[in-house]
Amino acid sequence: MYLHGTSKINEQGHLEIGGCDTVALKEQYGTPLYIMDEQLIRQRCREYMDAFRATGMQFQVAYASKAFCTMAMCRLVEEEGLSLDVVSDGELYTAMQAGFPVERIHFHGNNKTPEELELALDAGIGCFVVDNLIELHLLNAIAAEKGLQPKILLRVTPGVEAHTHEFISTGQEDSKFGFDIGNGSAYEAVVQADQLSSVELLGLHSHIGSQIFEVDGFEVAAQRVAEFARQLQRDKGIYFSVINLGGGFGIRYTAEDSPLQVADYVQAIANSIQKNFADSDGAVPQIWIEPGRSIVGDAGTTLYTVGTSKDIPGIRKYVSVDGGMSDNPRTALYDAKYEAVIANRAHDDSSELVSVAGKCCESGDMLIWDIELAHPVSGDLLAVACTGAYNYSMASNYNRLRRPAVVLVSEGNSDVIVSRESYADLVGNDLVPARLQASAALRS
Ligand SMILES: Cc1ncc(COP(=O)(O)O)c(C=O)c1O
Ligand SMILES: N[C@@H](CCCC[NH3+])C(=O)O
Repeated sequence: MYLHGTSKINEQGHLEIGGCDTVALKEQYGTPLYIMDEQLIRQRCREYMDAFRATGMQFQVAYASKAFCTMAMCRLVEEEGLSLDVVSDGELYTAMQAGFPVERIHFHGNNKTPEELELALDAGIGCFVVDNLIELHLLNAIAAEKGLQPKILLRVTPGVEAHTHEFISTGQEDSKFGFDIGNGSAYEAVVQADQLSSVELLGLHSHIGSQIFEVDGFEVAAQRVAEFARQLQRDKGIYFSVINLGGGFGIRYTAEDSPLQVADYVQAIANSIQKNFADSDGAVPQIWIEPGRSIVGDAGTTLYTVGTSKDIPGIRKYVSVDGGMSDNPRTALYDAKYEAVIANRAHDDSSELVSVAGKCCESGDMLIWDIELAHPVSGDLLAVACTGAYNYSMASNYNRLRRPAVVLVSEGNSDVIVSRESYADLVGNDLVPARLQASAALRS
């Protein structure tokens, strides 16, 4: 397995992350366990910030909190000077509870409710990324009632298909997100937004997809957005001060993935904005981006305990662990690929081909199809790498499994940043109507 960040194999042959032996982490916190490498998260944040500073342009890097949203993560991102992108009242609430400066938060989403708009307005949100006309007019009306004028970007779909899984690509015309440039709806939205008195139109937003390895998709998106901006400048005298090119920068899950360095993505984006806006009358707009996966993805490792196995001769050997699609649904959803290693013992190169299954009552509950592992046996620890993004944040209680704890590790210290759910948590919101309580009492 590729060793990300501070991960290493120590003298006892155990996997160590952030100076913490994973065998000790299991003893202290149990499994399944999400382990987050603080140093690597900070490093990624700094790579983005430093790369943008080097361009000399005005910018904001907003961490897309959907990838991994907890109060401690919001604190880390705040300390590193990034902004934050949220898509729901829950993410906004988490950030506010963590004391994240609300003026550095951008609110996304294709169906923000009136209550969410109010919550964000009352809190003094930095910017709304408006997705559709219903939202635009609703926001304008609520803001007018409150005597406010929130800053907005309009989300446009530039008609770019990024080379990624179709369920995670969003910049093409047939998408539930945003105003399409090609069919004129983006033009109409800008004209309408410009006439509304209770919103302040800053610019445009485009997000073409996720887990993208090339820069050409971003370059084409920048070019189309710039052409569109020029058209509005020419026709209506409307000038945009912000262009947000979204997130989507890919990471290395397995050897098949070949992401660019953060600095290369940033440089390409900055160049294409500079190049495409060079001939506009106004100043070159600020660039905003929203990376999620590339900030936390490779900083996360999930630790499982191996339980049973089932060998079907000539077909496949299933090795089951104590988690599964409930803590990581990405394999089932996107056919995602992962690398893993036996973390609790030294081993040589001798291995066998197995498939790692979860414990949910679902045939599709697989974490890794076909991986060479060092003869896993019951009680072994299995570490799956690169689970920092869209794992904890997409976890569920399917089969009433309790969501795992999350620990943040750094320089030999480990801190729980999300407690393991308890049985009490599982039934905490359950209510039994009085008539059922009576019959239960009768039976007992
Ligand atoms: C609008 C928007 N911004 C940012 C992101 C973050 O993407 P990623 O985690 O791939 O960087 C997403 C998710 O794809 C998104 O939909
Ligand atoms: N959840 C997806 C990415 C979606 C990004 C949000 N638009 C994943 O795990 O890859």
